[in-house]
Amino acid sequence: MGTEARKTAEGLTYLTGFGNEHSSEAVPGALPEGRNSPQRAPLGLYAEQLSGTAFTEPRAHNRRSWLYRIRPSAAHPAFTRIDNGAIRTGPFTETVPDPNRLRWNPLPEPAPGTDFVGGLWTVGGNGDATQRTGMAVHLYHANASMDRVFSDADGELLIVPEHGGLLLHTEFGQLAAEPGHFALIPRGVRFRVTLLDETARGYVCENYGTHFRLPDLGPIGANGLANPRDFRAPVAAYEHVEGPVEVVNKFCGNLWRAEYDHSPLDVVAWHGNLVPYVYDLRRFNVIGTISYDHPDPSVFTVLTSPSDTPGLAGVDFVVFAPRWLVGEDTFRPPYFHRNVMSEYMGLIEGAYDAKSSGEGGFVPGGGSLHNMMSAHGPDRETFERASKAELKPQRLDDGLAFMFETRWPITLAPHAGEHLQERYDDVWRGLERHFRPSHWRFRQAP
Ligand SMILES: O=C(O)Cc1cc(O)ccc1O
Ligand SMILES: [Fe+2]
Repeated sequence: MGTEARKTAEGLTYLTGFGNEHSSEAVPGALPEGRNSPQRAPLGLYAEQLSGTAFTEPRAHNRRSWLYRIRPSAAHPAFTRIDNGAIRTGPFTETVPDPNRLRWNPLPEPAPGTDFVGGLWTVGGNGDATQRTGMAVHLYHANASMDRVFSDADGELLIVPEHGGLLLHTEFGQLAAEPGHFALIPRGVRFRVTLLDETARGYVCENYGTHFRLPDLGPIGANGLANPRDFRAPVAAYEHVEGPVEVVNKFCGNLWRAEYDHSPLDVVAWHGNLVPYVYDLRRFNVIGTISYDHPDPSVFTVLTSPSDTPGLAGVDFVVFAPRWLVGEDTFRPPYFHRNVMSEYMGLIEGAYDAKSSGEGGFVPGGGSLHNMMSAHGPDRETFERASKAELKPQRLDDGLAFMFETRWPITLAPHAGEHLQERYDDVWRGLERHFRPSHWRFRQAP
C-alpha cells in the first residue's frame, strides 16, 4: 500500500516557522497583491477568510488565513447526522470520573476498510466543546485511506502517529506525519488521510480550548525546547475533483455528512498564520538538570494551550525525548507524586523510564491515565533498580513517550473500559517498608 503516496510524502516541500505569516500559491499569480479581497480575485478564484480566533483577539494571538479557492466553502448542500462510531465529546457525562490509576493495552486490529475517521476511538476528556474549553483524548487504528474528507469544528487535532505514516491532504496542501512526528490540524480545516503503510495507529488530542502555542521560555532564554523554525507548514496544493465527495463534519459532538459536488480541498493559494503543521519530536531541545534532582516535566513542554488562569494550561503537550541523565545523588526516573493536573500518557516507541515495558506493561500504542491527585510514579522494579543504580552519565535513547496534561480530570468514554489492564495497581505492590527507627515508640502519634 501507499508506494505512490510515500513518494509524494518524501518529495513534499514545506514552509518553516511557528505562527508565521506564510503565503503560498500553487499557480503563479493566484494570490492577490496588496489586498485580501479584490473586487475579482485572480484567476477567477473565490476569496475566503478562515478565522481561528475572534476578529478582536489581541494581535499576538490572532490567527486567520485567507484562502483563494475554486469554489467558496459556502457552496454545499445540507448536512445530515451520521453515526458517531466510537467518538465522544465533552461534556463527558456517560461515566463517573475515576480516581483509579488506569492503563490500556493498544487497540486491536480494526475491521477491514477502517479509515482514519472510522478508526477514531475516544478514551475520554473534559470541558465542553460548545463552550470551547477542555480536551479529548482519542486513539486511532486504521487500515484504509480516506476517500472522504473530514473537518472538526469542535477543536484543533494534534495527531501523534505511533505506527504507520500518514499523508494529510489539507485545504492548505499536503503534510507527511510519520511516527516520531506530530501533526496539527486547526479547527474546521478540511483534510483527508492517506495511509503510507498497511495500517496506521496513534493518538489524538482534540483541543477545544485556545490554540496550542509555544510555551514561554522564562530564564531558559531566547532558544530551546521546540524551536519555532522546526515547525513545517504545507505549500498550497489543490485537487480539482468534480463529482460527489463525502464531507464529514464533527460539530458539537456529532458527526454530520454532506455530499458535495466537488472537493473542498480546492485551495489554489493562501496566506496567513492559521495553518496546519508538522513537527519532528526528535528535534526537541531537551533541557534538564546538570547538577541534581529530577526537574518537573514542564521543561519538556512542546506546546501549551493556556486557560484563563496564567500558568494553568487547559492542556499541555509534553514529550519525553532521548536525553542524557547526569544528576548527582539523584533518583533519576520520575519521582513519586500526586499532581493537581491530570496526566494521559502514550508511548510512541521503545520504553518509558518509569515503567516496565514488557507484555502487560506500558507499551507503544498503549496509554495510561493518572487523574488529578492520583498517587503514581515509578513502578516497583524501576524504584528498586534506580535507587541502587551506579550514577554515571547515562544516555536514555530507547524511547519516545508523551503526555497530554490537563487542568481538568479526564472522564472516560463509555466504551473506554475495554482494553484496560486489570491489575495496573500491582505495579506499586510490594514497595517495602525500609523505615525502622529504633525509638519509634516515643515518636509515634497517639
Ligand atoms: O507520571 C509521569 O510519568 C509523568 C511525569 C514525569 C516526570 O518526569 C515528572 C512528573 C511526572 O508526572
Ligand atoms: Fe505523573
